[in-house]
Amino acid sequence: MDYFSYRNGQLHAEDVALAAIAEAVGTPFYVYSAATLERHFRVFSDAFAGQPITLCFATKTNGNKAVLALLAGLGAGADVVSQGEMEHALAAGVPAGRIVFSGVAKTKAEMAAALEAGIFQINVESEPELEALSEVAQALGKTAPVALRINPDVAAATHDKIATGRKENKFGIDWTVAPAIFAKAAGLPGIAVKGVAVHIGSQILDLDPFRRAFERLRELVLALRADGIALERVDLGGGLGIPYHRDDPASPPPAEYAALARRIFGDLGVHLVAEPGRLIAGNAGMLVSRVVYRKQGETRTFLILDAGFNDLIRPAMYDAFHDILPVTAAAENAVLTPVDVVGPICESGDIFARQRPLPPIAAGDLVAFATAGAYGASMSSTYNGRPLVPEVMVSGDRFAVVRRRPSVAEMTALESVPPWLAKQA
Ligand SMILES: Cc1ncc(COP(=O)(O)O)c(C=O)c1O
Ligand SMILES: N[C@@H](CCCC[NH3+])C(=O)O
Repeated sequence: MDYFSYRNGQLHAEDVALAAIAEAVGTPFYVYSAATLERHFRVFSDAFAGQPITLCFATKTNGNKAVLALLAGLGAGADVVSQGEMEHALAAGVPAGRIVFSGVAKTKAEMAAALEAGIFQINVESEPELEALSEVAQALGKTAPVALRINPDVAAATHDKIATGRKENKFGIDWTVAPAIFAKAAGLPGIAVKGVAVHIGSQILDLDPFRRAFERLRELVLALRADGIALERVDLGGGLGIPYHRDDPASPPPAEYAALARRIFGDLGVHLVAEPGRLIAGNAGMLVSRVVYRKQGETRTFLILDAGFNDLIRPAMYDAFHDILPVTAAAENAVLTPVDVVGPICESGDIFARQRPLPPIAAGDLVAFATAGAYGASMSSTYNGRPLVPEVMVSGDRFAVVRRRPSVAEMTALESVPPWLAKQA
């Protein structure tokens, strides 16, 4: 469920017309619905009611401070993958005690920062990382609360670039060698082995791969307990998918996902951690853009937008589908014509949709990309000298700019030319 709908022929986020936001902040911009974020988070947390659990929103999905603050206010923690994300989450008000640090390449500096901040858990993904963390913790006189991320060798039906649980992927410790690494971890100074973690990939619409991965984790927990290593936490990772296209299957209901986790881990008496991202934020955001030109090519019609793949890279990177909606509703009897929807970037890959049947849309009109709240703004760049676009939060009939558009002067001021480089012409 989301809170984007047409009213009086105008697309709204909650009670605010997108056209009014465009008027105020210019285009392109991202817009988020606070009510949608809240509802999605509550549905997920309600599904686990009664179960000791830390719900860590994956901040790579949408790291906007207002988004993180809203979720933190509902009790969310954060799954972070860099010192930058960690400091940003702390600045947004996420308590350190609800932060999990994931990622394959944590540097010693990042480990030290995580230990100084006193976060809930560091998810270690390899033996060398474990050794490095032990060294850093000892040097600081601290003990690192650790989960080992296991690679369960489970293939999930998703895009190849975002499947992370197969043995050929760089993530996690192979489940076959995990007992030995746990035994080593248990004996390392500065390391407190708290649990086991997994994350098999993203945009997964079927619960079965989760079941297979969780069952592997359960076997591991039991085997380790038999060896005297008592794990008290299981981190389920993220990965629940959402429908982008009307023909996509619905998201697996969080209640069924929670029931699966309870069925597999319920009798172990463990504290669970979950790291949902897309499920919370995906349908809570749209990217709004203006048509700059409608161009008639020899074989195609192009709708050329003021948003490009630097603003929303998912179509170019994963051939992802995003619904494209006219902000002013089309007439009921409007004829749909196939058009190529493209951006301004100087690459042919800057294309959002090929031969998409759309109602009449002219230069100057606004369009909205649906389901852009996850991996939209967070993956954007300034390629082609394009400043990152504003982000706007709507709640009821209010809206606020929660990330302003930097000026080109600010971008230019970040760079400098050393005097010894500049030549006299
Ligand atoms: C370790 C980890 N946790 C959580 C997530 C969030 O995944 P999703 O947005 O699919 O829920 C990701 C991204 O896939 C991840 O790499
Ligand atoms: N960026 C990907 C998801 C990656 C998940 C990262 N662990 C997407 O847009 O679908």
